[in-house]
Amino acid sequence: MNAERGALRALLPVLGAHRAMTVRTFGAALADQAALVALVTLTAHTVGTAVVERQAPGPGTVVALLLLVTARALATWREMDLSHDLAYRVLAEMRIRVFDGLARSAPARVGGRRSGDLASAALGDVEALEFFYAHAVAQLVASGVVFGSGTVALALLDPWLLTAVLPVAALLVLVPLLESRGRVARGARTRAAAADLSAETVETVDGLHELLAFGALDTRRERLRAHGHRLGDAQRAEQAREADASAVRDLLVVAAVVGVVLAAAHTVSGAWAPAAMALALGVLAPVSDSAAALGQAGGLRAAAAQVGAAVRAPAGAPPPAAPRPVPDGPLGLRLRGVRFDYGGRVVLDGVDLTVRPGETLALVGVSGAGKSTCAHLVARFWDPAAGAVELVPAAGPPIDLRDVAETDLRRAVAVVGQDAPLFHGTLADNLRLAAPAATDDELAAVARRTGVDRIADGYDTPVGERGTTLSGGQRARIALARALLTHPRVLVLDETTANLDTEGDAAVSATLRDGAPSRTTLLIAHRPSTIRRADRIAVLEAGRVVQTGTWEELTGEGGAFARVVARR
Ligand SMILES: Nc1ncnc2c1ncn2[C@@H]1O[C@H](COP(=O)(O)OP(=O)(O)OP(=O)(O)O)[C@@H](O)[C@H]1O
Repeated sequence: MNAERGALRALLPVLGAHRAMTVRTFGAALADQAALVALVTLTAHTVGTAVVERQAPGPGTVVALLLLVTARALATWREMDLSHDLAYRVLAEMRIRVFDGLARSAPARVGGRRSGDLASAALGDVEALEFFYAHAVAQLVASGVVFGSGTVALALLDPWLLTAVLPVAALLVLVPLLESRGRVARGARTRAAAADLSAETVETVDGLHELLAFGALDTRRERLRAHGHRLGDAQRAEQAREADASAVRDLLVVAAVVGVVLAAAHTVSGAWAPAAMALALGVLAPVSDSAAALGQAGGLRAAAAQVGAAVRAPAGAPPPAAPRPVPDGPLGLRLRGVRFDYGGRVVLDGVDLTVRPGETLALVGVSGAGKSTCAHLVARFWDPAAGAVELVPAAGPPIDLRDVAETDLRRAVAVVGQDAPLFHGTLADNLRLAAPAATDDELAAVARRTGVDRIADGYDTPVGERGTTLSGGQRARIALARALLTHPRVLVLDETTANLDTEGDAAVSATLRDGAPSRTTLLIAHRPSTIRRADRIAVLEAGRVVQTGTWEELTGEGGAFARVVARR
């Protein structure tokens, strides 16, 4: 709840980038509200003059009424147009800021949260704030100005009229502030239910094959139904309280108008009495609307807090203040005393590992030993808690990854997983993901080496979202080709060829080695035939490298390596 306090205010600086438009929106809102107050007041005065003084409105009054009607219509249209334009611009920017925050802190953040929950923050929570930017900010300020000027006009007619108007105005503003705690809680409940439903839906769609295969679809449908009900209940609770609050606001305004009528009956003469009543109604109506907006804004705090947290998410791997250049030529890789945890148990506890330039080193260990964690540290998804990951040039001192600019790092190092996701688009689009400038000839050469040329009829073939139309082995080949197109000097293969058959694995390994003999490769694998092809092998156990050597050396030694190989 504390994080939510001030969450809406914290997002206001986004409006700063749109200062001119914010001012224009405020101007239109002010013109809109002022024209309405003037219109109802003049109308009441005109009717009062006709009834009380039996005098038809003069041409000046008729023209003024027509002008006010036109001004009000134009101002309403302009205000709607500007406020929504402003809101959508702010939201578009906010969505990108949320995305930047997620990208900056990913995958550390993504690892801890469900992707549907993140989608909800990026889309749903930002969308919910549309109300705040489009309807609340400019209207609140405009209604304050209109109320101020209206009460001065009422005081000029008769200061006693204020005794009915001011207390009601104060109550209208106070009530939503007093019950804001409940509103914030109800809003948070709705946002949480929406995020849960979003997460469940994304997971269900992702895992449709497994749910079908294990006959778990019905159970899942019931879960989705329960989540849908929970969201419905939360939304109904918010709406019910909103209806109550609206009724209370209407009652207060009516009470103020009755008070004004009673006071005006004694002190205000002729047509000014109905005019005073209309003026009181005119100045209180925007205050009532603002009170409603204030109340609803309370319910948006949870959304604003989520968006704010995403926008301000700290970088998992902050950019270097003074980047060091990476020299040309072969690069080795070194993990020096690396310690790392994901916020709980220590996963890597002083890992020392060197891969010499041009060498292929297989990193092996039991499942959960921390091999992929090493790969992620080399990709600099995160930084180690202690120690360093370094690129080692042929000449000159090693370079800590923390000192390497993001673009230089991505040019030098490529990390390929086992099942890299593919994106909606053609095969060529997916291959060119990291190397958009790669020529058709380069594409064809890499595709030949990795066997991607046998996957589809042409590079313009759509591969479908997440590559669901392809086999695991085909996806692995595409992921590998995608990385090779960037000509990395350090290549990390994290179980990349595990989905290929033994022959395919051997063929890919051979072409990888022949294609770039100076490339340094860190190979994470379980399959003995893959491990055996490496120049050297390092064994990870209990957070440390406990053995290194060639296949022949290690098979003779026994110990951790023998245990890992025996499990295969
Ligand atoms: N994003 C994460 N958040 C929290 N813990 C994680 C995360 N990723 C991995 N871990 C934990 O860190 C440990 C090491 O995981 P890692 O994936 O590095 O092991 P691995 O040796 O690659 O295993 P495998 O051979 O099964 O792929 C495991 O206990 C795992 O549960």
